[in-house]
Amino acid sequence: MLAVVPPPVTVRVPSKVNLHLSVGDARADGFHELTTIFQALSLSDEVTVAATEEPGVEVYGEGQDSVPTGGNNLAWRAVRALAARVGRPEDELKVRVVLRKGIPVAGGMAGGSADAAATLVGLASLWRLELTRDELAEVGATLGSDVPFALYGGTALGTGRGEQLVPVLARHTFHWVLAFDQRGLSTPRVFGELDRLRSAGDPPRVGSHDPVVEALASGDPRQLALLLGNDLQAAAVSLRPGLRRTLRAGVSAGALAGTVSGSGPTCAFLCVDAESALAVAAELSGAGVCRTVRVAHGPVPGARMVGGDESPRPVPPQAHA
Ligand SMILES: C[C@@](CO)(OP(=O)(O)O)[C@H](O)COP(=O)(O)OP(=O)(O)OC[C@H]1O[C@@H](n2ccc(N)nc2=O)[C@H](O)[C@@H]1O
Ligand SMILES: Nc1ncnc2c1ncn2[C@@H]1O[C@H](COP(=O)(O)OP(=O)(O)O)[C@@H](O)[C@H]1O
Repeated sequence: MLAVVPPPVTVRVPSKVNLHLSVGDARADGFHELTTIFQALSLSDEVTVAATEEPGVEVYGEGQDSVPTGGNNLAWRAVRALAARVGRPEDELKVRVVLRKGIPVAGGMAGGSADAAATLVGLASLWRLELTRDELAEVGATLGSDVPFALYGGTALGTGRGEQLVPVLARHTFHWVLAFDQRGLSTPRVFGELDRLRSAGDPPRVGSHDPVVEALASGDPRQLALLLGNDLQAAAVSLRPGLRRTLRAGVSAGALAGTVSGSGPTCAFLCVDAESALAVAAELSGAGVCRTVRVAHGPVPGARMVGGDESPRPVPPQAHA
């Protein structure tokens, strides 16, 4: 009799930008209370999970050399967390995870969280688990604050440490230009810098998120552009002063407004339409203020399988000896 090995599963998963990010005080567990509005963007990673006799993680693409391939990789942590959730023993984790990265590493666009979310979706299919997206999000929240959002995508209001989500209506598609910096920024370091700036003075804070919700419902990028705001921006700029120049250059190139995404250092520029985004991207890439420029649109759906219409392929028994 032939053993049946399930075919590999490939999942595409979006990046995110924070349209609004209000940071409260540090909690006893070291996390800060957040109110944020996430939007999932078409800039994405692709993650393939496959049954194998040689478990591990492979990384290709954007920033591949700065992504760990061992037990610290968020995708591998997702494998272990899902196995624990469904009671699979650790020594039976015969899974290979291949990451094709388009999302900048340590860029404030939740690339590691995206890979964890994609791995959960891919493995749930590979192992034929009957878990809902809400159940996967519960597992995901133990891995990182941004993982649940990468599972749902769209546009959402996040509270708590960003893991408690409510969908937000966004009419039409918004068009973005993303400026990647030379190097990443560490998220805990940026939160620490904000604490330091706040203890030394009182940096301005973003207001209520209500007007942002209204602008999203109107679908008018000009209205939304006036409201982009991020409490972490001052901290990211304090650690990486060159970002000031990048933000100015995007607006000079014709964007409606720019913001640091999450903890940075990626800068996200909102444009009036797709054509304008291409023109802004072309001008910004010649301005010498960043490493790479990409265009993207949002909102897009969360982690979802691509292809996946193959049926399980039989393999000779010795492959599983
Ligand atoms: C800042 C945000 C905004 O969306 O995005 P990124 O810039 O990382 O993409 C997120 O809150 C990041 O989420 P994520 O990258 O998943 O962070 P986690 O792994 O949960 O936390 C990493 C570290 O960041 C700090 N942290 C994170 C979230 C939070 N609400 N308060 C914090 O103080 C803590 O020091 C924590 O140990
Ligand atoms: N699959 C992964 N992809 C990217 N980074 C990862 C991954 N797994 C672990 N990391 C680590 O997580 C850190 C944060 O990466 P990332 O999620 O891309 O950034 P951010 O938190 O700024 O959105 C990186 O510096 C890297 O060392």
